[in-house]
Amino acid sequence: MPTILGQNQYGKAENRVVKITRDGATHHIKDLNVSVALSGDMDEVHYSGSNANVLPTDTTKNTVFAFAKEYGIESAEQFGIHLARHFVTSQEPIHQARIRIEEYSWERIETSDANSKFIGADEVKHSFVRKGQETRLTQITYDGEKWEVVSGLKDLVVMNSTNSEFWGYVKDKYTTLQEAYDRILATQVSSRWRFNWTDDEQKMPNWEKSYEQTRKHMLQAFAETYSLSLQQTLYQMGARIINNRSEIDEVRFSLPNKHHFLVDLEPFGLKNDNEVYFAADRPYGLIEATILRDGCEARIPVDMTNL
Ligand SMILES: O=c1[nH]c(=O)c2[nH]c(=O)[nH]c2[nH]1
Repeated sequence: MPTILGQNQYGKAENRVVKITRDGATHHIKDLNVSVALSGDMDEVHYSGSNANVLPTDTTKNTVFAFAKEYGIESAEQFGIHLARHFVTSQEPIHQARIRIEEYSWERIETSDANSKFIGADEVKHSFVRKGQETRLTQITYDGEKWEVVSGLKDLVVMNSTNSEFWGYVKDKYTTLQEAYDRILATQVSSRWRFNWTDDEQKMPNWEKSYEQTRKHMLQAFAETYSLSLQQTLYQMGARIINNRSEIDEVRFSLPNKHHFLVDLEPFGLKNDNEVYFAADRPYGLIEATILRDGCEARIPVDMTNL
């Protein structure tokens, strides 16, 4: 045969599952976008069209919804682990499952004082507003023996309105950038972190707490670093996570530098005293790096946008 089949995988992508847990009148929402990718003994379906080893993608979709009911959704990671284990252990031809999940968070809507007296509560227990902030992400990979859990977030937009400088850089004949001693530093954080948990038998991290704490350390490092470059801030954000979260060995960031340029107001006879900026959307500097626990291997792909 002049051709052979290379890497392949299949499954149902972007299953949008919303699970409401009703604790009396108080409701809880988990809102996920779950993508299933399976691989294993799939040569024949490609070569001859025999579907004997193929669990339909439609079944993988149904499994996502059935598991939401049967096991609930404690965390995206826990849910993904359940699914990955199910596909690999219940189907002989399937050797690896990769589950990717995006999670959208919802916040309770606070009620007005007058109404809370009326309903006897501080907040409505079943009304939510979707958080305009980040999307939480996770990817679970299971080959029947070892687990790899990489979680993260995207679209977390942050800004420091001072405590950022950029100067002392290389200047060649094309350099026009003015040195900045007090600039805005803003970025839209995309980050992935790899857990060192690999084995079913060991104790699993508390996924919900781990996410909250990792996000907190990341944001605190952004706020508390007096920045001489976005690269330095990035490193501090990653180092803070590695130093405080023993369950994480590797963190990767992709940080667009959302440039804010001072507007020249001289033509209008006005002085711009670091007050009025043009927020450019493109082009943007793109600063990317991995921060590792000393002695650990880098496994998060350099181009992590699809992860
Ligand atoms: O924080 C920065 N890092 C750079 O590498 C860079 N390059 C640039 O033009 N502005 C900035 N800012």
